[in-house]
Amino acid sequence: MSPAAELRELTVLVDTGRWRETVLDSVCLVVPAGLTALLGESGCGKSMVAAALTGSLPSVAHRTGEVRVRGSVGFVPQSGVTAFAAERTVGSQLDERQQLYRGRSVEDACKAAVYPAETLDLYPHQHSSGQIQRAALAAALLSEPDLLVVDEPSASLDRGTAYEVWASLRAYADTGTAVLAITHDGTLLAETGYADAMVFMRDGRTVAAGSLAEIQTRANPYLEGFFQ
Ligand SMILES: Nc1ncnc2c1ncn2[C@@H]1O[C@H](COP(=O)(O)OP(=O)(O)OP(=O)(O)O)[C@@H](O)[C@H]1O
Repeated sequence: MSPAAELRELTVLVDTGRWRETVLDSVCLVVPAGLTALLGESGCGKSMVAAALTGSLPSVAHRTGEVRVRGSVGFVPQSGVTAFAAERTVGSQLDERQQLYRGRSVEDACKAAVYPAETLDLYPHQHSSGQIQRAALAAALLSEPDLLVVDEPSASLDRGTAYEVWASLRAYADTGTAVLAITHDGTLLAETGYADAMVFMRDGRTVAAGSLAEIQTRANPYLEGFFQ
């Protein structure tokens, strides 16, 4: 079966008029069914990869190369608050999306995203960053996308909740879908073994890819830094 998503020689040049930089440089990436983790130092282009896969590259970005996506795509942005309109409660927006997609129930999506039902009546800005990130995950899970792209799903969470969210992503991948999760948390991935594949980026390029076991056999200080 063809992969859920694929980038072939994707190059993205950002040109704002005052600033011009190649932020992705001939990136090749395959996202099959299962859980793929995308790691790399800050600013190396991980969110740009997410933007390319979700069709949301900024207007200042000029793209060459191929982006192939098979089926529907769900996206959980790095800042969960941007997944919601500001003036309505999270609960009303989840209800609205549920009626639109008629996929899983709001209750089920919230449970899978480890989002507490007690905060459904709050407006997006009244949530903590960890809460709104999980609400955004619940929103994305409602449509049961074939490809789920999640940007830093556990960055604002305590350790225990981070494990729960990653377990949910693992469970979603186990339903036969593809999950691409951007993260800095190599230690959690090493402890849990949740990722089927790990892809590492540096300076706009992919520099390594493989299973956890394959990555950990490489004597490479850049890669080792993510597991300390
Ligand atoms: N909307 C945008 N317009 C112009 N440049 C952008 C935009 N978003 C990101 N960039 C630039 O693209 C480059 C890659 O940024 P990106 O957000 O993809 O990095 P990242 O690896 O996700 O970093 P982090 O781990 O800190 O989130 C950076 O130089 C950044 O300044």
